[in-house]
Amino acid sequence: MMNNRIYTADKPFVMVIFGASGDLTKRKLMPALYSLFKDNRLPKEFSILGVGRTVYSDSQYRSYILDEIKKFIKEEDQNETWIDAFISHLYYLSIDPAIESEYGLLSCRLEELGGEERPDNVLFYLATPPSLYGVIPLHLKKWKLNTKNSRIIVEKPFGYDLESAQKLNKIYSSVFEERQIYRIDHFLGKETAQNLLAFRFANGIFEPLWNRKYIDYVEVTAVENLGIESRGGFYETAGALRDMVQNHLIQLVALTAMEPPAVFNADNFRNEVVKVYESLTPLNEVDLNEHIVRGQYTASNSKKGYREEKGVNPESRTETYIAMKLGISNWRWSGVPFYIRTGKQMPTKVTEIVVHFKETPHQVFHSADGNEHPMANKLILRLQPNEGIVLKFGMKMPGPGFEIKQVTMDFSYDKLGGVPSGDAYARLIEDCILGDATLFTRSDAVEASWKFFDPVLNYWTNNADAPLYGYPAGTWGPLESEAMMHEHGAEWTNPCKNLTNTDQYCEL
Ligand SMILES: NC(=O)C1=CN([C@@H]2O[C@H](COP(=O)(O)OP(=O)(O)OC[C@H]3O[C@@H](n4cnc5c(N)ncnc54)[C@H](OP(=O)(O)O)[C@@H]3O)[C@@H](O)[C@H]2O)C=CC1
Ligand SMILES: O=C1O[C@H](COP(=O)(O)O)[C@@H](O)[C@H](O)[C@H]1O
Repeated sequence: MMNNRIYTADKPFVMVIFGASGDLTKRKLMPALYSLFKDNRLPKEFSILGVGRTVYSDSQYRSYILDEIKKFIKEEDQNETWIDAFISHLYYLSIDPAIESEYGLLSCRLEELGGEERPDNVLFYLATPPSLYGVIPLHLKKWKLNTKNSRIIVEKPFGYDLESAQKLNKIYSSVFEERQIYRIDHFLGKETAQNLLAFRFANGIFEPLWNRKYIDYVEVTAVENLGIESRGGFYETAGALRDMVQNHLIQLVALTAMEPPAVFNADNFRNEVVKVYESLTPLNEVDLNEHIVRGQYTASNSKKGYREEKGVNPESRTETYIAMKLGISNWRWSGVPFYIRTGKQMPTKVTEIVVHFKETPHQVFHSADGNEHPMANKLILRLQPNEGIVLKFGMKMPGPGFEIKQVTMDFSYDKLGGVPSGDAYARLIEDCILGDATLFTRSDAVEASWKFFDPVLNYWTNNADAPLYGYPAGTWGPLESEAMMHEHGAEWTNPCKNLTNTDQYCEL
């Protein structure tokens, strides 16, 4: 990966964060920057300039971040001296980023931070509501802040649908070259997502099995045990499809399904991702009706229902859960279903990919657990928590006869010293500082993904009565998502086995 990096850590560097008073900045960006600083992985000379409408002086902003950062960095990483040293690199400028004329102040502030002249090695991070994503780059251009070595990181969601994503891409390409644009998808920054590539492409033994001949179906799950917390306003305009599926989940499908790139660099890797998106089998009427299940959490025990959350319409039909069956029309994957699901307020937080291998063509043994056949092999790639890889296979039970029991062989990241404490944001910000765009989404990938999912959004818009199933907060989602799998003789790996009261599930 090092050869993909084009900037050195010696050049003075300024990072400008738009939306610096917001949730993402305090919870993710500042802790990530602190962790890079503490590990000596930031350029020697650097400044971080927060920008927002909230009025702070530099010192007020420093004390605000000082208070907040301590809540979000791990205890073992808290070190007063380092934190104080980090905070001394922070500055703040109070402007409204929506107003072009105010960028003159930004230009002056950058000049001040650069010493004699305006610095060129500048990274703009857009941590604002998405409504500003199309506005800020144009204002930067007006004030000639889009210099040759500047870069811009844009948060997700990049667009609201295909048309808006295309418009945004046009705006960005009128201001920056593609090499300067970093569309962030923090799932790709996760160590364990990257490990999926290592697992597949650094080992010879799995590749021959990694195709339609041996794989029966694949599950991709990214569920959470929290609700939408304070993000009601945002979530109402997004829903699970835009918040998780169009970006994170499809990215995991791509990592699982892609061909090995000839060389691991930004162009080759991202070419292979786009090929997967372009091979997704377009959804037809049957898929839209039967292979997509959307749900919304309802109040249960002490947990609020989605419609009771702050900032949410009490009659909202926004989905907080979605399960889908996807197909990939290419030689490797034709006929292999990919089942994906995500949801808020599930029983646990887990992100994992389960690859189900086909059964042996002829069974000569019986399963010890009463099944007619021993169960098929499964490979579980666990991205979080308990990061690791588990292979399930049949072994003979000790004693007489030939009863087969499924056993596991597992690797845990702990054995390699655990997943590094710097999280996905640290990894991605560092890559951007050094000019490596490999783990960021390219314009054609964003558009290819929206192109695939647009029919779902249109279908929901045009069919107001398309089912939206309620599921009690703290459960595994609508039962219909199980039924969808049964068509293939399959079931979700973490099914709601212990559910006794199915009356709680109803159509909304
Ligand atoms: N929070 C998270 O965990 C995640 C967030 N994201 C994305 O990151 C971006 C930022 O998220 P988050 O920090 O939660 O957002 P916030 O709602 O906290 O907004 C960030 C800041 O933007 C400024 N802002 C808000 N509305 C406007 C407006 N109308 N005009 C100008 N400035 C405005 C506010 O600062 P001020 O009032 O000072 O101008 C606010 O503090 C979003 O696009 C979100 O989708 C992505 C993944 C996770
Ligand atoms: O981007 C998002 O991701 C988080 C889940 O990310 P994770 O790294 O904690 O698994 C999700 O909660 C949020 O709604 C979404 O915007």
